[in-house]
Amino acid sequence: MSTDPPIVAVRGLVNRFGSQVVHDGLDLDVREGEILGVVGGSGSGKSVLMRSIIGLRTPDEGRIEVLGVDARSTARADRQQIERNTGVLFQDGALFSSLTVGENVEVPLKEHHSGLPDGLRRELALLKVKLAGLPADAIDKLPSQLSGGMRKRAGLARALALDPPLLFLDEPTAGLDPIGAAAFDSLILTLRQALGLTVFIITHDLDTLYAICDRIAVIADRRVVAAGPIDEIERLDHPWVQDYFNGPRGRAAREAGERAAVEP
Ligand SMILES: Nc1ncnc2c1ncn2[C@@H]1O[C@H](COP(=O)(O)OP(=O)(O)OP(=O)(O)O)[C@@H](O)[C@H]1O
Repeated sequence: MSTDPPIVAVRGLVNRFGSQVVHDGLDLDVREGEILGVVGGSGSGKSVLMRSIIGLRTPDEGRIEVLGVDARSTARADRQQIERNTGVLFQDGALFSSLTVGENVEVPLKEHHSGLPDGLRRELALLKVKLAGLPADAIDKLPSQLSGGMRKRAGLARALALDPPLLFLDEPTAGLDPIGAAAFDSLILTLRQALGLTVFIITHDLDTLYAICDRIAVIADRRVVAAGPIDEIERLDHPWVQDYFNGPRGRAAREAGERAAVEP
């Protein structure tokens, strides 16, 4: 087992909205180099957890460290350190609709590397567009001119703009057809391999969990009730886990995963 310190460590996280308690003493580690799938019922607090880790929400209690930096710190140097080292793909892509794909990818480059000459910045943007599996001519298109799958890839290109070691993906395959979703999953695997990324994925997609995740963290009852490899998680004696993994969709995804594992 790895003894390296986790790349993200969450301890005793508490998040409340008025009288609603979303997290109550939640602990989670994200290990360097892994693809961690985060699952849980609708409204269980997956997105609030991600927002707390990347500093978009200040939790009510608890400690979060991202690459050794206190995620609750408001010091400019700490914020920059976290922003430069994390890429985020939001559920809806969160692209600026009036900017082309290339201009979208250039936004973080302008913000964090303001001294880059225009030509070089555009070249870097093109590199990220291609890395995300888009054709080169997508760089001059507006988000509205792209398909849903291409918009996800454009969001991914922007998330990769600063070469972050840590990538957060919120429901990356939601809304994609099964072929598009499988292609996106294999892109994530390839990028992890090629760039040595650590990936935190919120997903409802059982195929993604079986195909690419090293470990799964289950959020239920306001905490992470279990985190481990999928074969451990699917045996967990918890009602939500049993419904999710051992219902008809879970069985189908498991069988597909087993078939993929034996096929050359
Ligand atoms: N800004 C907010 N103000 C009030 N309540 C909020 C806010 N953000 C989230 N919540 C509540 O916190 C709970 C957890 O929300 P969250 O978006 O993290 O769920 P989720 O697990 O990501 O759900 P889903 O799978 O449906 O996307 C929900 O009940 C939601 O209504």
